[in-house]
Amino acid sequence: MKPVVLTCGEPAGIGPEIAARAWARLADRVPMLWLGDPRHLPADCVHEVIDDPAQATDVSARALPVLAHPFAGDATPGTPDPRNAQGVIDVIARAVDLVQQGAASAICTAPIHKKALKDGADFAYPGHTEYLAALAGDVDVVMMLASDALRVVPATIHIALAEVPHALTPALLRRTIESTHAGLRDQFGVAAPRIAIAGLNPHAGEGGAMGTEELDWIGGLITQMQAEGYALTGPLPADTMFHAAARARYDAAIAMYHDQALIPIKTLDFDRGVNVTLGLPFVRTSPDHGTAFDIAGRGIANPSSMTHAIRLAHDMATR
Ligand SMILES: NC(=O)c1ccc[n+]([C@@H]2O[C@H](COP(=O)([O-])OP(=O)(O)OC[C@H]3O[C@@H](n4cnc5c(N)ncnc54)[C@H](O)[C@@H]3O)[C@@H](O)[C@H]2O)c1
Ligand SMILES: N[C@H](C(=O)O)[C@H](O)COP(=O)(O)O
Repeated sequence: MKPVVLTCGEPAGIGPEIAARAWARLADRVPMLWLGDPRHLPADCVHEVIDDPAQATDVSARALPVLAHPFAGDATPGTPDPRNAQGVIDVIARAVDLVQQGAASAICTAPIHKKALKDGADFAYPGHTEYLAALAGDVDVVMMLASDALRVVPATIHIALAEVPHALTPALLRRTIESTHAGLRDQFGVAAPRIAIAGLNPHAGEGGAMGTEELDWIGGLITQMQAEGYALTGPLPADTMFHAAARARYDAAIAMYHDQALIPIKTLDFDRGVNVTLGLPFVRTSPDHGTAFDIAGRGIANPSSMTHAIRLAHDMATR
């Protein structure tokens, strides 16, 4: 069985420590390998440097297999070293190569610090999602945050709130609905996906009194796609579509912007939420949190989301 490749993420963040602890929880079930500089792992991490990904499955049961990727700088918890920025980026690209060569089954990315990559290496992308889409050949992707409690997809992600109304177009929302529907069916085994769609404005525009996008085009697109066979509801007032009874009526929710999606899932299930990129030609997951510089290196970071992300990557890749 091929290993899940874990990218090291920002070495100054909690990525290395949660990877080490996630391995300890999964060693008997999920083969994995960690791609990074072994110097950045916690001192107590039981690990073994390998020189071929093929060795990972055997080693993974007794130690965290490490495929070394030397970095220029050490890892000072909470303080990213600009000399490491390019290495963080290169590790992501190398992980994609491994999965596309068939040497790994899936990718689970540890958190990156977007500003550190921009400052240190002029990283041209707002996050993993956009970078991975480019590496995969500029494919259309959506970012889903998934847990047992909720699956939610923001139609727009890493852009300023002021840019959202302009970025939201019928073509984008259609693509997001189509990708979410396909992902639920093909990656999550939902035979007849039900998708709830949030309005953009408060109270979904209140009949046009608080914005008109819902009347101008969102409602019409939903009606059109319902006629094409999609099981959609909306546009719904976002503040009443995430409580338990509302969530029981759909398999995934589509929100209009980043925080409209991520606040409910990180509130409901921060420790088990998993970031899944749908639309890539390979499986990629990530924990639902970031680099947590404020607690990095103290051994108190919760490895639960990372653990769920690795397990989901393995389960999706071996479905
Ligand atoms: N997938 C990713 O690469 C990813 C995801 C989210 C944020 N980020 C990036 O991380 C950086 C910091 O982002 P942020 O401060 O908004 O969010 P964050 O998730 O890093 O931290 C927010 C708060 O949650 C706490 N926290 C986060 N993960 C935790 C864990 N596993 N256990 C215990 N506490 C935890 C932190 O200590 C902090 O107080 C930013 O550059 C952001 O873009 C990256
Ligand atoms: N938007 C996600 C979150 O807040 O959890 C996170 O930044 C994911 O971004 P990536 O594209 O780097 O996975």
